Amino acid sequence: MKCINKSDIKTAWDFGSRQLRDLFNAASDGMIVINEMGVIILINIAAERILGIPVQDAYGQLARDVISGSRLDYVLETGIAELNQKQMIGETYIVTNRVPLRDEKDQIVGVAAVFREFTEVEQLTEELTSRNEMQKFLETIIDVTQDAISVADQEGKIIMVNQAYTQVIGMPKEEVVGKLSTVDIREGESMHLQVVKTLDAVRGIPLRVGPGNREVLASVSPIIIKGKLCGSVGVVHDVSEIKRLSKELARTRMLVNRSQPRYTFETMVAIDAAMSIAVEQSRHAATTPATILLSGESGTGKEVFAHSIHYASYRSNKPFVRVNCAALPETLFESELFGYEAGAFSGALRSGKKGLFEEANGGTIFLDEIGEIPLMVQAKLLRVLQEREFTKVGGVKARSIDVRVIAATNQNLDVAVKKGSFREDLYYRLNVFPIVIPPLRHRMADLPQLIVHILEKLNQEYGRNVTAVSSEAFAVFREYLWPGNVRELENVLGRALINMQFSETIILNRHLPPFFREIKSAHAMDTNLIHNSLPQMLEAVERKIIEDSLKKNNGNRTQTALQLGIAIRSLYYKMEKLKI
Ligand SMILES: Nc1ncnc2c1ncn2[C@@H]1O[C@H](COP(=O)(O)OP(=O)(O)OP(=O)(O)O)[C@@H](O)[C@H]1O
Repeated sequence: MKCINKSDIKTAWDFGSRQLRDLFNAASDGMIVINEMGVIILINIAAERILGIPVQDAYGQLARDVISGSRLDYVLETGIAELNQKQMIGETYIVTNRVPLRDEKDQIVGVAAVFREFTEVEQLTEELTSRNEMQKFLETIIDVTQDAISVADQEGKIIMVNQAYTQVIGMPKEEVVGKLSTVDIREGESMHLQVVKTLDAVRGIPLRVGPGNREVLASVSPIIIKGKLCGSVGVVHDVSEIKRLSKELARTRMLVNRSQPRYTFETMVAIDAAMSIAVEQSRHAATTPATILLSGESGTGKEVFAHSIHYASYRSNKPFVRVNCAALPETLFESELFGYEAGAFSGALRSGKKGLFEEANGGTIFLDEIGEIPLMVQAKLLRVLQEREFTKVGGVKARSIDVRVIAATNQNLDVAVKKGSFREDLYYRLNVFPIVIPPLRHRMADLPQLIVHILEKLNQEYGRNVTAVSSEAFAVFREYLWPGNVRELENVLGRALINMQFSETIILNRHLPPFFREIKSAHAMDTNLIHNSLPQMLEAVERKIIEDSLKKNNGNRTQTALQLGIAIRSLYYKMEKLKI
């Protein structure tokens, strides 16, 4: 340290009054002034406190010797003020202004620094601002990802969801953020709540969410920072989308690997006498080349029959092509079924396109929901059935084809013929070998075996080990009229699985979906109804269930649809149909 004789140095106090000194010392900001040689000539008490340098020791010392990292000399040299600078002095973080002092001739005669500690509050404010920026940054990233993400705090309250998430659940952000994570769950348990309790991540848990009762698989992990639980982050996958894709994949596989049967008579459940008749007829029909018309309510297993017939026929090594006539847009019907020639219409492929009949050549084509086929296409189909030939769209050349047609319908085609929406000649051509598949309520002897069969399938799908239905729950199954047949049975069992803990293996009453549990009381209705036709009885039951639920929910339709486990659109449709 360079020693300067203190008596040679004039401190600022030598130029000012005692009052001026008191004033400086009363200031809460630290103040230091150096002269043109870099020697400290003023240092107040606040500076002593902030920098931890005793005032008396500092006077007469070179600033750079006393204050490590001081930039006062630099300002002295450059004459450029430094304002609002953050700086570490020893262990202290300060914000400082350094300004050169000039005399009347504009010569630099010293530098003054005024500084204060950069307090925790200020640091926090600064951190918070950058944290907010970081949060915005992360939110933007999360928002553009396709995965549906939700983040909850350590109490299981939702603090962030992205756009994909709101789309899957069908609820706006505002209805979810800030609420407990059970807010969007319709069936199943909140995995956020479970994970913040157990701290164990979970994967692929089936749940139903949002007003549309969407089926999703949820995976949630705890967020642990420095050993402390901060919350949890979850991703949900829309199962309906996964199901659609796997169906699509299965269809593609079927087309590629045509000898792989999905359903056969051997795996089909058919214990009930009503069902055995249909199976016997089908086994027989399989051995003939005849066109087959399967009729039965929706979900009775028409596709199961069509597959089984195909795989029991001599065509089993050839393609099986399913066409859902209700799903094909009217404008594309003809070209999808029969294909088109090159340049048949604008937007057509240059090479032309094979139709589904050609795809099925040598095998079987399954025309599901045949009642939906447009009249214009019906004439062309009739020609295939009669002449075994067809013409592509935009073509003139007749092509011969060898395809067995299995058609299916859940409508009464007699009525459609009378109404004029279905050609009579086509109806007779299709109706060569009619097979009626009984609805589930008429083959209750199949129920136990069907439950076992479906549970095996669901256990595999969901990685569960549910083995049976309790006798109490089974009684509800038996009483129910099953308007949706085997597909509905699958749906009810699937939803029961969602409501079960992993350790539970038996389906109890409380696991059943709410609409289903209440069915018992709905059935205890007017016994006079039994004298009506089946559709009338079904309508009456449906009306009663909807009316009761509406009453219970004070006419709130969204709530009613939720309780009944149907989409709101479907509720409106039913109310209109049933004139409620
Ligand atoms: N006898 C059965 N044995 C085992 N599973 C069956 C049986 N019948 C139907 N199923 C199951 O029920 C569901 C519905 O069957 P399917 O799709 O064949 O019905 P569908 O009558 O063709 O329905 P839709 O008229 O709505 O097209 C399928 O998942 C199928 O696996």
